[in-house]
Amino acid sequence: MGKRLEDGSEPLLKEGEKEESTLKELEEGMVKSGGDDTVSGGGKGDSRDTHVYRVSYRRLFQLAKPELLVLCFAVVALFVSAVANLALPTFAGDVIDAVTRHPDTPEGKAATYVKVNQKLVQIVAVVIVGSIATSMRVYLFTSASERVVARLKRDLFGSLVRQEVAFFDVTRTGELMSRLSEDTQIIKNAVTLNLSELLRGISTALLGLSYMFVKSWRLTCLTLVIVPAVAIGIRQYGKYLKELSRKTQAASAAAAAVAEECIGAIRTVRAFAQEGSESERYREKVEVSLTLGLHQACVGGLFSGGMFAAATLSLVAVMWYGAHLAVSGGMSPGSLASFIIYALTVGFSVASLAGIYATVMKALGAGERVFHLLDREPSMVKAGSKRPMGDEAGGEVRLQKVWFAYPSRPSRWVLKGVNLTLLPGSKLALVGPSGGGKSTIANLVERFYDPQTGVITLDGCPLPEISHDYLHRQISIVSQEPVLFNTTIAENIAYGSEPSASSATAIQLAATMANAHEFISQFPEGYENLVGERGVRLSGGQKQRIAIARALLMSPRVLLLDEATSALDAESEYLVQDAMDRLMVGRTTLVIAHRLSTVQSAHVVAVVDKGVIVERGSHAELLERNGIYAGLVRRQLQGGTGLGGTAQNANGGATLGEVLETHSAEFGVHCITEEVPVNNEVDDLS
Ligand SMILES: Nc1ncnc2c1ncn2[C@@H]1O[C@H](COP(=O)(O)OP(=O)(O)OP(=O)(O)O)[C@@H](O)[C@H]1O
Repeated sequence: MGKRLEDGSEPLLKEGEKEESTLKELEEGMVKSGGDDTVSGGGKGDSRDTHVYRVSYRRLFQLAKPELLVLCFAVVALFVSAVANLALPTFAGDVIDAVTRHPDTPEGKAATYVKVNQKLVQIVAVVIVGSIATSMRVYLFTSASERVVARLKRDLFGSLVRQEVAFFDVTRTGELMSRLSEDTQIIKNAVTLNLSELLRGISTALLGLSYMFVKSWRLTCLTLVIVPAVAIGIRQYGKYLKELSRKTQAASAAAAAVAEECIGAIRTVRAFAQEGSESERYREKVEVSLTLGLHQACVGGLFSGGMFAAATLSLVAVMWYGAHLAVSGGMSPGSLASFIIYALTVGFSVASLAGIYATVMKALGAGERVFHLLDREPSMVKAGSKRPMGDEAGGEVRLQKVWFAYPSRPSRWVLKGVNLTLLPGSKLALVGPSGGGKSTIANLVERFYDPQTGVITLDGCPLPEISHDYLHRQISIVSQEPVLFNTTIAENIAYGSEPSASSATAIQLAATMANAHEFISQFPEGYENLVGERGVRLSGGQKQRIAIARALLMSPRVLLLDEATSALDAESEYLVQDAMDRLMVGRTTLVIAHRLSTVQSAHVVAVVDKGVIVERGSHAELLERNGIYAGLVRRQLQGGTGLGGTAQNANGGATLGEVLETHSAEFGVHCITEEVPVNNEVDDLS
């Protein structure tokens, strides 16, 4: 049996006897020639992001399925308006025939006036019906398209926020914003408004053609001679546009990403006077989409000109042959006039169909990107439904043989066979050089990522089996730079808590315990004060205390604390530390420690370097063992500060981690690899 800790509790470290050999096995089995930290095939790259995602027309138009009923009414309105519009040339032809072919007598003229008036009344009636139908058509299609885009945006956003954290490590925010705004807009236009135009164009063209056949089948055949050429032109143009649209949208997303990044970091940009170079970077990206846009404009212009020439030339042929027919008596002048109007109408409809086809092609390009995201399944194992902790105190966290590489850098192991156990209600402090893997351990316990091998359990249950909501109510993280939302202080404190647990009194109590009530009360609107984007209107210490109040209200069993390395003033640091101490009472706490006072009060201190726990034990035990940690503390003592002092005080502003890093050669930290016989220490403890 190993020792018990000084406070009488069981030691928190329960490393297996075989830690060293297991580590070696894993190293041998998983690490290839690329050096100690390289992984062969351990990570999950997102290969799906690289290939082109194909989308069919059907998939695009299925977006409008929930609006089917509205669209049916819209289609009826559309046919009514199309018929009304197409009836007009016939009436016009009748009027022309009436005035050109009447007997030249007073009775004949009177009869013609009556006939013309009757026709005009009919025309007005048709116009009224047509106008009402047109209004209905526009309203119904537009409202349906607004609903389609709103639903698409909601679904897309829902899919985005469900993606695993690693996805956001490799995807730029600006690009996602561009998908949400620009691409959805393009799709919206295609699926409903264009559907309206498409149906209108087709129905007008077909009805117009029928009228034309009735008037003269010979002239109609002549008109149709150009159709194959036009169809080929439209098809080629559509293909070109689809490809171009994909490129243009990608370029515009890249520009949006630069803008987002720069505006998000405007203080850094200002501090380094980089406004000019950032503008230049943005200009370059915009230039790419401009070039593509200009290409599109050029080809679009040529296409429109070609279409106009084809339509006009066919009309010239129609006029020539129509005049011949009218002169030879094969056709009345009125019929010829109506025929020409029909031919023009059909021509316009076909031209509009070409435009619609182009927009649909663009939408297919945009759809490829949107549906790719919409259909993307998070690569992490879906959370289960277990709720391991009952009402009784629990909160044991265990990491067993955890090997981990970030998916965005799958070739490099960040954690190499880490074993850690945090008993319920205990405090474990992680210390070590920067980049050693301390935050990574916290990220894994929070289940932002899953380890490639090994298992992390909460009260004996592997994290992936635990209900997502439950897990994140039991485990809270308070980071160095807490992120607040651009809303009121009260809402920020209540973020994530059950509405029933976040009454104004509960929020105030949590804020008081977090030493935040006083400064909040000094704001003009108190708890209703807005904090600004990412909490920009608050100081660092204030933000931390709001985050602590948030965690207090949440009342998790397990706390992950990342102590701030940034120097707060003495008063602020005292307030934050005091609030943190209160927050930790009775909870299992994993703290990434930067202060000596924190490590002193921890049940166990673990020194993490290059992904390995190189030393562990209580502060007192580690001092007694006279190893790396003891060397660090000795160094600090030589610096003239007592054990109660902070690392910052003792080392002229350096944090504990920095001290370790600075003196690591001296303490042998960097020389210590997985092969260090940590088992001896484990034996001592267990
Ligand atoms: N999201 C990420 N994607 C890829 N690599 C990462 C990511 N986050 C951290 N790393 C890498 O993982 C290693 C461990 O980082 P980690 O943040 O855990 O170190 P740390 O010990 O907490 O350092 P510090 O004390 O400076 O915060 C580093 O090499 C870092 O570059």
